[in-house]
Amino acid sequence: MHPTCYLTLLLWLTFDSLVAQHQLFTIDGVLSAPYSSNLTGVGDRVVWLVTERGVRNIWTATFPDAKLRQLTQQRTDDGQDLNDLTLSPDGRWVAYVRGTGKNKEGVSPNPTSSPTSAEQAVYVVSTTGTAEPIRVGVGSHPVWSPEGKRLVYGNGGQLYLATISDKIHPAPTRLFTARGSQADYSFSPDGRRILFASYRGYHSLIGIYLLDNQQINWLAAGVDRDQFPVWSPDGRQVAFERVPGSRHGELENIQGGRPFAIWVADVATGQGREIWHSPGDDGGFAQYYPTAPLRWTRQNQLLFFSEHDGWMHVYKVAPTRANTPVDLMPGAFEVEETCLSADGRYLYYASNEADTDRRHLWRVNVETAHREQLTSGKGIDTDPVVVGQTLVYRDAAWNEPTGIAWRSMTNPKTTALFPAKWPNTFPKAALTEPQAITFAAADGLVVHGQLFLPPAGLPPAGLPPAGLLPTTTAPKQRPALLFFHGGPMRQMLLGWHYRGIYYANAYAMNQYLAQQGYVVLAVNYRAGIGYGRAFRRADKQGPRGASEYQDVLAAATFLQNHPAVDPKRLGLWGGSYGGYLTALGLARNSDLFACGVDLHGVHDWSWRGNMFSPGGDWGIGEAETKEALASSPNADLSRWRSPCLFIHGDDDRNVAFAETVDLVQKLRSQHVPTDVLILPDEVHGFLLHKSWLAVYGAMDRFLQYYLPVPRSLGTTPKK
Ligand SMILES: CSCC[C@H](NC=O)C(=O)N[C@@H](CO)C(=O)O
Repeated sequence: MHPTCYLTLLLWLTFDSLVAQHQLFTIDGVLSAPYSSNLTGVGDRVVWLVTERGVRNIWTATFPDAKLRQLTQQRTDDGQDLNDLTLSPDGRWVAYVRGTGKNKEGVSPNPTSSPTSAEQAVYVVSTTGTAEPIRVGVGSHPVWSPEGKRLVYGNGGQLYLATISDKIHPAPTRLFTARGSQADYSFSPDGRRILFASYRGYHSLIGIYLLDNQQINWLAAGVDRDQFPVWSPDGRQVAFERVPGSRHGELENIQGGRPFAIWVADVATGQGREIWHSPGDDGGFAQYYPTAPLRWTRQNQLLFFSEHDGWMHVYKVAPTRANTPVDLMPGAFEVEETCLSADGRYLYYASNEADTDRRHLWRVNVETAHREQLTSGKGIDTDPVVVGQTLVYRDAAWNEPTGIAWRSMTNPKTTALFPAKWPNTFPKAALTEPQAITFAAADGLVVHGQLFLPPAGLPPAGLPPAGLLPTTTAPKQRPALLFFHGGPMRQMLLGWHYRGIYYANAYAMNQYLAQQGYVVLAVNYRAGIGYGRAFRRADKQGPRGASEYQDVLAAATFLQNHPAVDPKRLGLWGGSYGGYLTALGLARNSDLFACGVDLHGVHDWSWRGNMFSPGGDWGIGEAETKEALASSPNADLSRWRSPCLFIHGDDDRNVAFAETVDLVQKLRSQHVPTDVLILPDEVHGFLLHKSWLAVYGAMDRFLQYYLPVPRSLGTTPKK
């Protein structure tokens, strides 16, 4: 062999060993970093939840000293979620919920299949960090009294009251028994009354329970759904949101809209008056998506979320009389989580203004509507909390999962608070920065995506690095994967996702797949958020015509035209709504898509509309059944040829496990190659870290088998 060839071969083998080092980039490693969520604050203190390899613990910090402390000492991946963190007004206690609510059969998730079952219960833990958590009682959504010594929480639709000290004595008591299911509750400023919404089927009422004489007074009772009540600062009035009550046969459509109004009622008389109503059916999402859809500020202004100008914004309106709301942040962008300063003068918020596929923090002066940007750059900054003169927030980047950062309001310098360092197992240096891309669907709609390219230098699959051997053209040789988020009211971003472990892990897996040599495209298809109301409420979406499928096809064309991609080796993957689009692609276009991985997807909208729940959460009625089936993967099974890995927890409360059982049986009967990974007693968003490792491990092996990117020349892992 010519000496040059020997040299080339030597260089290639050296390079291949370097590539092999990338195998140190493991699924376990990319999922090993701590993930911070549930950030909240009071006074000079914040608390948040840290989930690290499934181990969930509560941390706290005080400012301005930024002193950190771990408050709980959980040490195992026990599959029991922690949620609803809330600090007592004096900062001495954190109340939180361990476990997840019961399903229709009255059972809480038990992903470890523990023979002693599982519960959802309220706990408190001292912020001194010196004591064990104290179990308060079965329930959720704890709310503190103004003096910080009492907690109200919900259990089975009724409200309970606990007195909190170093021990729970006397035992919690049911506050009262009322018809319906009580929710949206809060103490009055004087701590002597409980405001709540009573949900009663077609309608809901706003009530006030007087602790002194155990009496319930109802406010402005009508035939509508009154919800999200808030106290005026003096406790003499209540504001709430009113949407029309149900009509016979009316079905919930979480992607639809409904008109809504802002009302104010007088506590003493119970009389109410409308302050404003939306010009159209702009309500629904603006109430259930934000954490605080309605607020009454100390400056005596009502703040509420609405999409009526085409984007999710916060508006202010005076509570005194009918008047026109003022948009606090006019412009073509969306507002997400918010925090109001203690004096009510500033609203802090996360937005994608001027950076569509990221999130940064802003604040707006409620009086003047003057706004200023507080964070910028390549971060994914969300969930602002203001403690004194310090802004604390959740912060991620393209190569860092969500942690906690802070800045002083008098100094723009940002400081990372948690974690102090990333685990050595976390392959930060080997991550690839996703690129923002857009493409047009067949109907002209512009769709955003994030493109993950294998790290520079990683040789194209199975071939020596370009440049070492004379090649006339860079042959298209990489397999590519399209990822679809769930929801669908979601948006994947140019960095680690902030919306729970579910999406943080999805982003991590796309990093892993790129590292393995796949070109990966995360597709922000229509019906998602971030791009305005019209995009989110795109016509004929899902069960009404699957208009999103145009975006699937356009994304495939984008990849097929990419110089690094082998157009005949495209794969699909996604969860839930993303699983639906994965299955739809394989059913309709096995000619385009070589294989797919469907995590707990919906496969028959007509079945979901009839059997999962009335309308299937998408308002699928009798008249929509035919269209719903036609919009489903199950309508095109005769065309399905490509292999698919199906993954589902059999205690899924969001997408019935039956969807996967049915589809796999049907595909098997027509000899389509199917693999399944079933997680007994797991739910929709897998609660155990070990479940995620199993899911992604199975996915990795499946993709390597059907869309091989040889880890080294000539080897293809066995399935
Ligand atoms: C396709 S209908 C149900 C989809 C499901 N929505 C609610 O549970 C879903 O996509 N869930 C998660 C993702 O798992 C979400 O992001 O809401």
